[in-house]
Amino acid sequence: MLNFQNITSERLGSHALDLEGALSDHAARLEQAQGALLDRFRAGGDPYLGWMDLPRGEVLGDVLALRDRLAGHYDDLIVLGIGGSSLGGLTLTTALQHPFHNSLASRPGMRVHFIDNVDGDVIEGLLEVLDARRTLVNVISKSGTTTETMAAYLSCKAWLQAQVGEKYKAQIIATTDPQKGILRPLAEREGYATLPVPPTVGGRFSVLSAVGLLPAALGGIDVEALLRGARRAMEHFERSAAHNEILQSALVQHLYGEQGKNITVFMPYSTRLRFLSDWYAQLWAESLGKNRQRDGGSARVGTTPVKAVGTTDQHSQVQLYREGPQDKLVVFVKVEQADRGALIPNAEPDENEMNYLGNKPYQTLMNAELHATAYALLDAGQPNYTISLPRIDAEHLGELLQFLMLQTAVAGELLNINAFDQPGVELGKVLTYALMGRPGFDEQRAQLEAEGITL
Ligand SMILES: O=P(O)(O)OC[C@H]1O[C@H](O)[C@H](O)[C@@H](O)[C@@H]1O
Repeated sequence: MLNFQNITSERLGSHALDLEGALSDHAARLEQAQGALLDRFRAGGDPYLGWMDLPRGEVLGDVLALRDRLAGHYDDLIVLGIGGSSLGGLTLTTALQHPFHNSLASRPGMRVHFIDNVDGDVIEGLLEVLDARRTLVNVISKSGTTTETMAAYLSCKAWLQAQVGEKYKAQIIATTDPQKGILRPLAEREGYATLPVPPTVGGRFSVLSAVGLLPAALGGIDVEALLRGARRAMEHFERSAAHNEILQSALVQHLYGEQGKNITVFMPYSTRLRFLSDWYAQLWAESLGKNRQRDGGSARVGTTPVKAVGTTDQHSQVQLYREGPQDKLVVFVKVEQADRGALIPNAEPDENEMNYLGNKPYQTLMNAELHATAYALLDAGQPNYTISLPRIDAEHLGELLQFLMLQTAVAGELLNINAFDQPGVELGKVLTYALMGRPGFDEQRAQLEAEGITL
């Protein structure tokens, strides 16, 4: 079970947020936000809330059937995707697979590689070292049109065709919209196995759809446990505000945002959760960074997420947080128990200044540094709160992911915006098409050239 701890202190002075007081002042608003989301979800057919139904695992049977058919026949999986089509799977496999296993024998699943950029050196470098006969490719795109993903698809398809001939069709799986986009008809024409990205599930909310579940399942992760944990977060979300840490943490984020804490630092104290920060940055930025049009006026809203990892980024970012502008809220993620219980060895006699570390669990040091940093930031007037999870396993990670998606949705309600669209990303795509000479974008290309912007 996750728990949320809002550490506050008189050292925050006027910034201090008394959670009890805030909850009593804002309970009605919070429960209105909760009710609005639950009512829309329960009514069914909402164009944006399909992600709240994912913990039920409607696609699980198809994912497991594909895994069972393919497992053992392949050693490597290349996932082609970007944004929400990549970050969820990357978070799951980094957190839940063995961090360094290379030998197949000691690993239940495939090695999973992510191509999430048009970096030709990386794409060709990966293809150079993999055995095409033993490699699967999962091309993932909700829209089925994303330039970066489709370019990488063309490279992987050509590579497979050159190495395995017509068998390439059995080694490519497409995860995409059931009807729309280029990828769906292409996959059907080629005879690829396909899985759906439900139209009512946005990319940044799709980690518990086939988008994240298939790479995780092929990587040997217990996807049923992932969904079990996500269901626990959904049950948690039904509680009243006084017992609902999803609502409470959304309120803390909202109120500090209103105080002018315009930066949200997301800092899990775990190397295995480092890509959770990347996933959260997209979830938070794309959901809440909006130009709100209300009552004839407009307002640009949303706090800026900063990706961080503890303890590592104590040594890169904390100087700014301690002495720089007091415009930050830091969200820590604490892992109570490590998987292995690794101990720091005792120091040698001539290393006695390190005796204080001897024979202590690494996790004790990790969490001592989290608490030390949390209080050092409070001392600097930077508020923070901590989400704790008992350990990093599929069930608790599934719960945390759904917790953060629900928290973001509530934050969107409190900001009175649509947290589920991303109109702001379209212009960049159109201008890319123009610069790359895609037919139908000549006017935009001329506009760019008039501005002196050419390739
Ligand atoms: O899954 P796709 O349709 O390929 O989209 C991949 C990503 O790119 C889009 O531009 C959006 O900003 C993201 O929300 C999305 O996750």
